[in-house]
Amino acid sequence: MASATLSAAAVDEARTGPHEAALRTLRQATEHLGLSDVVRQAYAHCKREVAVSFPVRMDDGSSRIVTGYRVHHNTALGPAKGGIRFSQNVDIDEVRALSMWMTWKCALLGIPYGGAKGGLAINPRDFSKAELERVTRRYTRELADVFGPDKDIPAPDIGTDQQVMAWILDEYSVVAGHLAHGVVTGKPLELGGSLGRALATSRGVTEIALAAVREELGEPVGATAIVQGFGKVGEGVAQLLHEAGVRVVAVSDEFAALSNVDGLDIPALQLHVGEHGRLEGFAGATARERDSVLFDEADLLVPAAVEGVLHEGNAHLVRARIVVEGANGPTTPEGDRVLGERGIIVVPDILANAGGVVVSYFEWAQANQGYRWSEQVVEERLQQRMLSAWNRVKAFADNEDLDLRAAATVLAVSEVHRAQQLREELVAG
Ligand SMILES: NC(=O)C1=CN([C@@H]2O[C@H](COP(=O)(O)OP(=O)(O)OC[C@H]3O[C@@H](n4cnc5c(N)ncnc54)[C@H](OP(=O)(O)O)[C@@H]3O)[C@@H](O)[C@H]2O)C=CC1
Ligand SMILES: O=C(O)CCC(=O)C(=O)O
Repeated sequence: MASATLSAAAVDEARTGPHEAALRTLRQATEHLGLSDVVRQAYAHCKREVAVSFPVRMDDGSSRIVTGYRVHHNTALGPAKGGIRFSQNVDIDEVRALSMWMTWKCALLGIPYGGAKGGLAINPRDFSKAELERVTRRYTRELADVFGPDKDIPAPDIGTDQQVMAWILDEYSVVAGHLAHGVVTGKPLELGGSLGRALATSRGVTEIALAAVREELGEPVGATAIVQGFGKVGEGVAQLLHEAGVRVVAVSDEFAALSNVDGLDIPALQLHVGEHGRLEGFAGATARERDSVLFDEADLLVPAAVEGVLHEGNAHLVRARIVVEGANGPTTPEGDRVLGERGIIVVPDILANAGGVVVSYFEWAQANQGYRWSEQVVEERLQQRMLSAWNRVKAFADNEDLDLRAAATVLAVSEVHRAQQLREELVAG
């Protein structure tokens, strides 16, 4: 059996930062479009980067210094949009990459937003609810000039949720002097959130995964899937694939992995996670070493956790036929190359996981209209946007002989560049 041990070179490669990965894809896209080096450089840089550092009072009376960021990559198409992540791994390199991917994602889906991302370098598990509230409110105050319904609209990401969005909404509204519903998305329904937002990213990933299976392998009922990550995105993907008749044969979270070749009982697993907060201890499955399930045989592999999990050191072990990126940046450029050479199709993040920002846009539009859409309307409009983006990217990839990531990025960069040129011409030389 192949070994998952990494060579020294592969370990180095696996550490290729997400920003470097984003820059390489950008270079490929600008070269394909014949854009000048000045233009490439314009999109390689972020428009605005804010770093903040502040003390937070802990429940025991001590203080901790917390560091965070908010980055706007490009705002040619509209206000900066993107999630806020609370994770120990947050650094400026990661946030830059994530903000650039937001620019391309919004452009690809035809949403009038630019790209942003933010985060705090904390492990939210180390903080009580009251401490998290103080951290979030202080971060919001530090960025009160940066955020705004027409300027920069945060949303949930790793380690954040609707409650964090509610605190941002409240703190921002206090500073602004009025209730600003449009300043965040992914907020609770009671505060103007949208029906369908909680499952939107997972629903979009599932639509794209089913479309990819239909295109490449045939009818999805009875197909098999592995889902990495069982958080806001991964759990919903497992649920919706299961509901669509796909056998989810393995799942993992930060601490454990579970598999069952006959298909996991996802509703029972959801009840278990609801009760215990983690996958560990679920009875109806085999407990596995966490990352080993990535290399099980399946039709679909959906990495829906963190960056860089598929890389040069392990991509040769993947036995899935289609990888659908629920997470942002789960595949490094070298991992991508290895998967491509092996004929494994990779559906890129900026297409596959765009359902979240699509429904965030619907939420923002509803807040601005002061009128709530039904869940059915939200879901139909989401499905229509996702499938039309999938068809567009697939046709372009086939016509231009590009892989799906290159095709999606070329389409997105050309969209942004057209707007950028109309607003402010970028001249080479
Ligand atoms: N939320 C959204 O709307 C969107 C999210 N995304 C992207 O999707 C990804 C997941 O985000 P989201 O679901 O919101 O985040 P959550 O914090 O809700 O969930 C993250 C999940 O990943 C698990 N995890 C962390 N590290 C690993 C690991 N090494 N192996 C396996 N599982 C791991 C966590 O496990 P544990 O709970 O045990 O720590 C948790 O189950 C991120 O890349 C995010 O940027 C993209 C578009 C929109
Ligand atoms: O819903 C949003 O606005 C942003 C979601 C996000 O951060 C992402 O798509 O990576």
